[in-house]
Amino acid sequence: MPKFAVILPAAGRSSRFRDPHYKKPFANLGGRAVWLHSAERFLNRKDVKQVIIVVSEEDREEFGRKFGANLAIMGVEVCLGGAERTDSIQNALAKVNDDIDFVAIHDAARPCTADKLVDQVFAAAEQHGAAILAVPVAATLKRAAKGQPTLIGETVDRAGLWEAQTPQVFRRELINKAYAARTAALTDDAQLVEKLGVPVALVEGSPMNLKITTKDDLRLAEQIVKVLPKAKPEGFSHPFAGDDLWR
Ligand SMILES: Nc1ccn([C@@H]2O[C@H](COP(=O)(O)OP(=O)(O)OP(=O)(O)O)[C@@H](O)[C@H]2O)c(=O)n1
Ligand SMILES: C[C@](O)(CO)[C@H](O)COP(=O)(O)O
Repeated sequence: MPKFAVILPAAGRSSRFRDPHYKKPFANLGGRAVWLHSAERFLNRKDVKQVIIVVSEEDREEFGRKFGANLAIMGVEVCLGGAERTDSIQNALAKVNDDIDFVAIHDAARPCTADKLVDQVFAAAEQHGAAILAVPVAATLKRAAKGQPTLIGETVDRAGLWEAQTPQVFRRELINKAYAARTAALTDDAQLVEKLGVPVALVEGSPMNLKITTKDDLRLAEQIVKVLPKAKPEGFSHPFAGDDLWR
């Protein structure tokens, strides 16, 4: 069975979440922190041999204080993030064990990923070497006019357009090669592999696999987790430390 490592980037500034007290990976979602839901989608899997969560320097102490015991029980490693998402991923890649075959990178802010989607994107990565979850664009897309952000400049043809999600899954050597060639901060990891000229498979995800960016997304996620089958790891439960996690 191929061995997978999972990297959970949770070191962003959550600026669009607009909460003065805590960042979105640590928000209360149905009684547990968002990042815990995201981690639990992988902790029960027999093919996942390593899980690394990436937190910012400013969050590290509080995170360790609140979750240190549980991280130890779950065997989740903690890595320090960087200024950009790609910096955070690069730091975590350096901690991936040598016997790992594939690396799955999954936003800690995506807590509602169904197990079957993880199965499908993992299988696609095994087949193609690189695969991501994504959803076909269903809406009509408009690009704002230059210098006039609230006026339509053009309608963008949505044919063939997909909205990328995570997990984004790559053969370990491939993602390491892509990051070694990195020259800029990019918003997802597949772009780096695309730049190598390596095809990346698109696996249809779900709008329910949403990324929590704003408070409205958290409200939607609260409804989704009610219907999402639990993937709780054995012998682990972490009562949410109230909504004062980061107060
Ligand atoms: N330097 C960064 C930036 C982002 N992330 C993580 O990457 C995921 C997706 O990023 P995004 O949704 O943009 O999170 P933020 O950067 O925190 O959001 P914002 O742009 O609103 O500040 C999140 O889990 C975030 O914590 C990270 O680990 N390190
Ligand atoms: C990786 C990602 O979730 C795919 O859509 C997205 O690019 C993350 O972007 P963000 O600006 O860091 O949220």
